[in-house]
Amino acid sequence: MLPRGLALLPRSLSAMPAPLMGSSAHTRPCFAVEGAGGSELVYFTLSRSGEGPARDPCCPQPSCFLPAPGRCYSLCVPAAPCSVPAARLHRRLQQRMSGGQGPLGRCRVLGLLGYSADGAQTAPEKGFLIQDPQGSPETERALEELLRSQGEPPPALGVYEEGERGELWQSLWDLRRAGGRELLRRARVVAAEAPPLHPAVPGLRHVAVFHSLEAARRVLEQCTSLIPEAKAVLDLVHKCPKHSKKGDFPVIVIEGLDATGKTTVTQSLKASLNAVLLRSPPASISQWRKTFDDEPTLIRRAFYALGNYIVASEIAKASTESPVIVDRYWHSTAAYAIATEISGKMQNLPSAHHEVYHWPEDLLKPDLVLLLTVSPEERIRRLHGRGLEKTEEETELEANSLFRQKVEESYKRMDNPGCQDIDASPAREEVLKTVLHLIKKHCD
Ligand SMILES: Nc1ncnc2c1ncn2[C@@H]1O[C@H](COP(=O)(O)OP(=O)(O)O)[C@@H](O)[C@H]1O
Ligand SMILES: Nc1ccn([C@H]2C[C@H](O)[C@@H](COP(=O)(O)OP(=O)(O)O)O2)c(=O)n1
Repeated sequence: MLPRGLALLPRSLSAMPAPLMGSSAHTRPCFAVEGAGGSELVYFTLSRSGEGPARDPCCPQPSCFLPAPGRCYSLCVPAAPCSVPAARLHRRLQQRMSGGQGPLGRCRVLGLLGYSADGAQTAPEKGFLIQDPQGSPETERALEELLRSQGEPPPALGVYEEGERGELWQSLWDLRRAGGRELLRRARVVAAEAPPLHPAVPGLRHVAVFHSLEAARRVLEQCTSLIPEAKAVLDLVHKCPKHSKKGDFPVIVIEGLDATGKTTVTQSLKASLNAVLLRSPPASISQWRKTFDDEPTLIRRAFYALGNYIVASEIAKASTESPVIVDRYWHSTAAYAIATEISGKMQNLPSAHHEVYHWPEDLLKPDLVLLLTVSPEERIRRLHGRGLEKTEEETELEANSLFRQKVEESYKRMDNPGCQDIDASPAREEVLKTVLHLIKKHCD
């Protein structure tokens, strides 16, 4: 029997019959599989005519989709831009599939992005490619059950099958009928060229890197009935004066990955400069951090973005009376968001000067931003030496040096104000001396 797989495809993309029927590759819905071949993404599109070479030399070969003798499943969540329900559905499915329970627990779950190749400035629809190495029919049943349990209408279900000549076909099934399924279409799966930009780049400003208070606020406003803490954050934002302005004293931000020495440096600076020390997220919302860290990235990033605006009002006030040191600010929010959304290799990051690296026009600008960097080995030594429990993301950073490199590179590409790189590997006193020297040079 031929190996076969399932795909749940984005309803909005799958509801684009005209482009699918046409021959222009530019208007077809396209998909990117994350993590299938190391740091490379695998791109494919759909052809209803069935045209294409019998065996495609690049993709998608059965080895990528269908682990012989196993089966492969995939699913995408239909999404309106910035849709909180879609983001939460994606997160729920992710948690259920990676929960390690039942037949789905045996599967390898990869990321799947559905996007339109016409260069539309929208975020991709997110999904998963699920490879079941044992090819057990229970996996298919468990997936169907999982989808049907997520409320109406369940996402469409596609089925990949290998054709007689070794080519791949995808059948799209509607699961809306209780207990049954209805075939919506069948299309050939063919290789697609890598788009000029990673599929997540065009939508970054809408779903991850918010460039205005309003954009972040719109996201949390959708959450108030689901997450009570969202209302509390919005209330605090509401109390902040609009367009906080900096006072006459210098405002210096210290950025860097965890354990690069930010706390050590900022506390020393506070003492040396007789400064006020602030941090983002600020104390007033940090008790809700865990709640938002457990939410999908859309909501999580909106929380941190609003935290920056709350800190801005604290900076405005404090900088009328003394120098202000800030431990993390907007650059952290943006750099982590970019590195999380942009899968694959370093070259997938938006290039330097891309608008995503620009400072938000409505956010109080610091005078100087210093980026502490240490070698990965030294950073791990410090993490372990500190003996603190690591956050989920930090554990990922340790496991995934590529991700860490992307965070650091994103920091370095930030514009106006840019981050000034500081080697924070030397002894504490040495690092402090360098930092004080730079501050003096900049502020004199
Ligand atoms: N220059 C340094 N040399 C050696 N250890 C350092 C240095 N700076 C900080 N550390 C230690 O590294 C760990 C992480 O530093 P910390 O300031 O907490 O980093 P962050 O705030 O960036 O997470 C702490 O145990 C700290 O004492
Ligand atoms: N201003 C900020 C501060 C942190 N974040 C996010 C980015 C990462 O997901 C985490 C990093 O915070 P973490 O707790 O690991 O860092 P520190 O302990 O403060 O060094 O928080 C943010 O988005 N914006």
